[in-house]
Amino acid sequence: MTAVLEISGLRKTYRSRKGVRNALDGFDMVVEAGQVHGFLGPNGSGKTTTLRTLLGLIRPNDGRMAILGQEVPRRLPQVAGQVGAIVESPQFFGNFTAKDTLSLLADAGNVNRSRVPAVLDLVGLRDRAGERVKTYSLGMKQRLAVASALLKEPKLLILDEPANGLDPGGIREMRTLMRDLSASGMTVLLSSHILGEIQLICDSVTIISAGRRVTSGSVAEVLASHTSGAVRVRLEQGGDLFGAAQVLREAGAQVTLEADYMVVGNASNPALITRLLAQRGVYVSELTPIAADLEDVFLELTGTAPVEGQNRQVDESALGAGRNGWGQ
Ligand SMILES: Nc1ncnc2c1ncn2[C@@H]1O[C@H](COP(=O)(O)OP(=O)(O)OP(=O)(O)O)[C@@H](O)[C@H]1O
Repeated sequence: MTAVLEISGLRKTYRSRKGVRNALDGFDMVVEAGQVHGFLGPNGSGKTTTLRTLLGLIRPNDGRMAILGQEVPRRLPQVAGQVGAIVESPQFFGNFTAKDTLSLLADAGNVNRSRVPAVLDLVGLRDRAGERVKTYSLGMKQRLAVASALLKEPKLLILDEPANGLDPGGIREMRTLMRDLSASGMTVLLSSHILGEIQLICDSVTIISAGRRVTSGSVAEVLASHTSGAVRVRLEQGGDLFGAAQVLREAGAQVTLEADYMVVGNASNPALITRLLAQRGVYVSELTPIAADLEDVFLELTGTAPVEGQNRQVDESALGAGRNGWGQ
């Protein structure tokens, strides 16, 4: 595979009256061609700074970046025509139709107007293209924004929180759109707080925390390298589930009772569960690790619960607040 985007050792320091803040502290990222790549991190971890630096809107203090094999920002003019980006929500004139809006943007970007119906088709707005933008739903406005970024037929599309504020229907439309764009050969870099969506849409991910990469790889690899730390425990027929839960809780386990099994949340030593229960004459018939999802991985690596739809919530990410295993 060929890398469409490569970042290594990126540093960005902001200075304010309160002192110096390392927004990016030697950050690395690689996005391979044809992938939908998720870019995840807690609020204030450096995602927007990375994307703005990549697009030449901010000057980094150090590091190397390349888009489509061209060093940026030095050779950004050579690749700019092949990159579409929505990093801040674009503002549209409410009284313009989608068709007028895109025609105007096509003219401004030296793109042939014949591209307008094609992008309207791509984002599923063709039937509503003659209506004024102020009558559009948020989801339609987001799709119009994506359409504007597609005018140049980019090879790389960069989207910062494209599903922000959308309802489940809008999120589903955005998911289909991302998949269609990827199927057409485009590489998509997607920053989002909606981890379930990232898990569904993306081929690969990079997780950033406090300005550094904490993990990256295909979604399957990242999930496989982490366990949720929880196990499902079933007892042999007739076993006293409630009593067994009590025994484990007294030993410090976090236990959630379900109808015919229990989940032990912090089971770093599953053998201890069987031993403790067997000592009381209770026997386990099933003890299964529960697979991690992206949210578990995110929480474990960043110590921060993701907050959907909240872009600028806090400045500092809480590092080092990982899970405490029970029975280690
Ligand atoms: N113009 C600025 N001046 C000073 N500090 C800044 C500036 N822009 C960003 N920062 C700080 O840099 C750090 C990284 O911010 P950034 O916006 O890149 O994070 P983010 O991951 O995009 O967050 P979010 O998910 O909330 O959008 C934060 O601590 C933020 O407060």
